[in-house]
Amino acid sequence: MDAPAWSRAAFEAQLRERGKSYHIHHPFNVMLNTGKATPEQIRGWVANRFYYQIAIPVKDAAVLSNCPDREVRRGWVQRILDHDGAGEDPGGIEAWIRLGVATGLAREEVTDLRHVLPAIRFAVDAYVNFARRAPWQEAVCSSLTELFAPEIHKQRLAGWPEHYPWIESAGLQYFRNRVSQARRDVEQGLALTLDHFATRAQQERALDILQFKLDILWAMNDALAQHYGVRT
Ligand SMILES: O=C(O)c1cc(C(=O)O)c2c(n1)C(=O)C(=O)c1cc(C(=O)O)[nH]c1-2
Repeated sequence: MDAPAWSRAAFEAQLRERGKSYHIHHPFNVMLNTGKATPEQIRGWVANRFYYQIAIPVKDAAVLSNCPDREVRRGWVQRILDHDGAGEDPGGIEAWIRLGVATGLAREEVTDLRHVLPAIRFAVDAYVNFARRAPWQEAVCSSLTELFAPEIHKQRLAGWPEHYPWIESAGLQYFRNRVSQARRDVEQGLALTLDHFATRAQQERALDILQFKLDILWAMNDALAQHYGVRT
């Protein structure tokens, strides 16, 4: 007989358990957040991560395009506004460009993608393509690495001003905004995932999807480490 489904709480605990392979533990990220990175390594990270930032709202538009549920779309659309901006709010992509400028990059150097490594493109494009092709509930599930994101943003906010005083504090606004935005995103994404993946086989599928996304973030850090090096 098939294994019984986990309870909601047990399923959530299994998802959270996967945080042990979050990129917060990658040597390149550990270097960044413990103050060992050179200005060049920080600029390289920011310029490459920009490719992820601009992909996120495209990914979220793919989720919307596959989702026939109006209530879900009403919640999900906020993610696009967060990154692209709306009205007076210039949005997260602009905040990321300002982070780049605060680290010493020229705006065009960030926006024209000249520093983006081939492996970063492949990894990020895999995420967008997954969201385009998968059922929308699976794409929602793949966003759940955000369960672990508030901690990594908080680490940067706690450490960077001391480690990298040459980066103007206003440049860190992206991280300040994301702490609460990620918590709200996760509330929605987690509730949808816990509702949808109900059988044990589906729950295991959800864990595989989360692992796929964790691997994308890990692979991005591998590419950065290979190109920019890791100082320990
Ligand atoms: O800086 C990070 O380490 C990090 C990680 C992640 C993530 O876990 O996917 C996101 C973000 N930041 C982020 O800023 C963000 O807006 C975001 C959206 C998503 C997503 O999958 O929809 N992940 C992330």
